Amino acid sequence: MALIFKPSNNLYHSLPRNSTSHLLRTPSFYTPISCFRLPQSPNQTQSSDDKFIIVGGSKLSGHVHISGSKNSALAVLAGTLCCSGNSKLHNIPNVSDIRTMILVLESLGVEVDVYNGEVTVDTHGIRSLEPCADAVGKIRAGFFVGGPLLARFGEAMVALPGGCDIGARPIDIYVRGFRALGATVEMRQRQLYACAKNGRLIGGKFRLDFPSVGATETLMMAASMADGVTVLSNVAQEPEVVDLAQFLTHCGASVEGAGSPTLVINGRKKLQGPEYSIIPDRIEAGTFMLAAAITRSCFSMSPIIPCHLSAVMDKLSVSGCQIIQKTPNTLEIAATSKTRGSLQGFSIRTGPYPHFPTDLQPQTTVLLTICNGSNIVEELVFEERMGHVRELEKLGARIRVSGSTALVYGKDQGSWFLRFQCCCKGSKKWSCTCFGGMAAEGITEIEGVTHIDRGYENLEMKLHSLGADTVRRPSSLETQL
Ligand SMILES: CC(=O)N[C@H]1[C@@H](OP(=O)(O)OP(=O)(O)OC[C@H]2O[C@@H](n3ccc(=O)[nH]c3=O)[C@H](O)[C@@H]2O)O[C@H](CO)[C@@H](O)[C@@H]1O
Ligand SMILES: C=C(OP(=O)(O)O)C(=O)O
Repeated sequence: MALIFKPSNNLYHSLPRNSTSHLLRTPSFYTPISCFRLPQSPNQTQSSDDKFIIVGGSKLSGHVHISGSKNSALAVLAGTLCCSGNSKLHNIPNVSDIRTMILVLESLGVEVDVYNGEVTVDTHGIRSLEPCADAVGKIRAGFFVGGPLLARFGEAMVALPGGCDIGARPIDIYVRGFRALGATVEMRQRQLYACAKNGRLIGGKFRLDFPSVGATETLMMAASMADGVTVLSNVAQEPEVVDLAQFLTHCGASVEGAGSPTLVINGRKKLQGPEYSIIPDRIEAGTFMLAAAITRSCFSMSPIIPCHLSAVMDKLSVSGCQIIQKTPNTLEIAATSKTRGSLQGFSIRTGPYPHFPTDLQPQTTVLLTICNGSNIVEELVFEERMGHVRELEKLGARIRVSGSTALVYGKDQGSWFLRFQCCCKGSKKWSCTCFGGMAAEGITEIEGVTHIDRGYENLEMKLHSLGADTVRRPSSLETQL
């Protein structure tokens, strides 16, 4: 029987947090263990100069397949470093962040075999504890490998991570966590060097001052191979954290409390590589739900885990979209103007799970420009995640930003997408300008689609299969024109 979602009373509680963070600064000498040459990207057809050309106004219909979770897959790939023997991973999305993570692993001497969404990782040949700094510097998750390397080999030397440019994104919580497990940590030539006394981390108690996803995952992996019991409190409760805990449990680790604010981890000397399947990507699914609403369309999607999307489904229901659960892992979203009239606006405030996900904030901002009313978007996770607003303004949206808060004027307040030849340089990976283009009249060109390729698998092909008039214009073609 199909289930229809009704909005729930999801009140937001303010989060305790110490915002001031710092990096360690202890310069000293260090001879790199190794930094292997990066292999070529497996996907040679995508280039950073490619453009998306979007003809606005199409209605979407049909069904879209949701890929495996990028953020889970990144953490689990780091987790394979804990394991002896092969880890066989299913449902790994083919996105450029994953390809970069594979380069991080390969730079350590790990063998990675990729075939059709399946990735086999063999760590027996690890010959370096220093992942290639170039690769780590491209993604946030590159830094996660520090936890497993330190726990399994007693030492790690990891460059400062990259990732989306949405705030300072320090690593202070990771550093304090490593120290709580008995490691000495210092900065050497802009790399973090961590070393465990006598080669072994020791279980301890540590409270994160903010429930950082990456720090929770990194410390969980480290504690899984420490001597004794570790209690981590105020941890992140995101589904990706739970997925990593399940992966580690499949490896033989003892992790209790995943999905709650406290983790109790009983360290093991040895973990064995398992066969494991990554959860569906809730951010990709949420993005498509918002795309349905933005384009006033109706289509279904699977596989998804509906409870991972409660925060966004609540808001879409308030707005007037109808969300129907067709099967346990299939949802249909209907937002057609015929059945629903105008969509009602709503306000959002991002926060750690189960609050509204920051990774869906820009796409939601687009939706609010075509809803009724003026509505508030508060970004409470990253201090600089309003960069998309400038791009949306180029498309005709009316949005007033003050610090981490945006006042978004809806359609009845003069916000509307009207431009014909809009060129959105440097659009962020979260694709929101793409959806702005779909709601716009006329043609939108989006440059810098490399950011979209980082986190979305074949976004333009998926949109095209739903009926969107969207094409990728390769940079090679651009130069011929
Ligand atoms: C690869 C991956 O999984 N990326 C996700 C992960 O990023 P990531 O793990 O980097 O995000 P965090 O949860 O760590 O960041 C949340 C906040 O904590 C701060 N912070 C974090 C660590 C630290 O040591 N000190 C500190 O102050 C950050 O600057 C930020 O303001 O969670 C974010 C929040 O859901 C998502 O947007 C990212 O898509
Ligand atoms: C912020 C993101 O990724 P990362 O943490 O890898 O920069 C994201 O995927 O939206």
